[in-house]
Amino acid sequence: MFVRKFSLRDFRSWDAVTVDLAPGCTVFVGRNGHGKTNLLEALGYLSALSSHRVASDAPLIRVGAAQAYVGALVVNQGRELGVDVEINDGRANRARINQSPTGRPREIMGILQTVLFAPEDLSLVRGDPGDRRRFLDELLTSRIPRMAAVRIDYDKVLRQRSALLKTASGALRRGSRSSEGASALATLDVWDGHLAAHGAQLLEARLRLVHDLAPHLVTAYRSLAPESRPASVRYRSSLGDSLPLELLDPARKPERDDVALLEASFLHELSVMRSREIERGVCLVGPHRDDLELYLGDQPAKGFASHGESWSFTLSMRLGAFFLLRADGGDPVLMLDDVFAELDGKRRSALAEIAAGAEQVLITAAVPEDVPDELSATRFGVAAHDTERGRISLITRMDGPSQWEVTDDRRAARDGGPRLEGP
Ligand SMILES: Nc1ncnc2c1ncn2[C@@H]1O[C@H](COP(=O)(O)OP(=O)(O)OP(=O)(O)O)[C@@H](O)[C@H]1O
Repeated sequence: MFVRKFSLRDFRSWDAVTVDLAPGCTVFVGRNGHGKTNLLEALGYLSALSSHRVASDAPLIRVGAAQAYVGALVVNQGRELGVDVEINDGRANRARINQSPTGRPREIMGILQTVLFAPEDLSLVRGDPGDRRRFLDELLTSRIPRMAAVRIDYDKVLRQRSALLKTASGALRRGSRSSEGASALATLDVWDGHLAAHGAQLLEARLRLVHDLAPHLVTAYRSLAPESRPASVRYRSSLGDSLPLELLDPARKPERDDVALLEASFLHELSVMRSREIERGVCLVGPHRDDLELYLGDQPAKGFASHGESWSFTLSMRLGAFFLLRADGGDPVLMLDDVFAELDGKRRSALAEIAAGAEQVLITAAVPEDVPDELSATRFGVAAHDTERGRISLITRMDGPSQWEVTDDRRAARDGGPRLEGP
């Protein structure tokens, strides 16, 4: 898969631009803060409908603009599809495939598959469980787009059940036998059932994912850091003793009736934890409390891994995702944001070798020397300029082949924005 062309309008520091790309390696070079990451973030958004840097859409819209636009022409096994999304502040986003509006934006997920590695990823090793859950769920959705709906349904039920627990807990604390508290308790059973049903589906999908991902991750770590202790991962579930331990073994092949077993375990753990949940007023059981544990040898990577080992581990998680999507028959665009400057010579070469095997790799670097020579690349310069429209990023072709055109689309922007002509 590769992006043949992409267009941005009013996305972060970008006013309006269209860039033609080719398969192989493309490097965006520019000084810190000039807009390189914004380009990769835009493509990542088109792929996952979320940013790797912010939880809400508002910061993605250029200051002073009402909406942002990201579009791309994606070539997958010779077939070209146009996909674009309009990001609106305070209103629903709108997406199109080949210029036809989709019912829901998430219908475009899966058309462009990307794997992005960015400096923020260090939080995968050092950060909270939420960062690792997000990693798993994003990969899950990239692999199986319908999992986005399962996740949304689970979150809805979780919010509803959490509100009930809070009400019941408040009533208990006040010592009142209010009708509100009593009705919250009475409906809890129903919501336990919904939570277990949706949660078991999500949990089964995550366990299957970890089983499939683990070998790729382990291999990627070994090739990046052959002298280090071996990397391994293990899913940690909040279902406690209610869950048969062997289900968490990444080496165990998931089975078809696991969902039913997980749902039964889920319901059992909810009954075990019921009084503690009511006491605390929070939902303590479910995939929203789980974690992906990372190990180097026998030690947890968090707290024990050196800076270099942490970088290698996070990179291996992303590369593992890349290899997994490829093994599934996909061919994601690999995006490496400012990564080479952090790696020693050996790890740079190992990564360059892996990157050279991808159909398309997009790399950002502050200086061209950061990118290994073996990635003979088309290069674009990115620089921000102060204009009457504010500080705007511009792109220029450097030493790449002359057929790849860059267009500054300011005129098109005035006429309604850059548009991909579609196939
Ligand atoms: N919504 C927005 N509107 C306008 N400008 C924005 C917006 N969001 C971010 N920017 C600007 O984008 C710039 C940062 O761009 P980006 O993160 O792509 O930099 P970079 O070239 O990757 O830098 P580094 O090499 O330091 O990672 C900053 O100058 C920031 O002010």
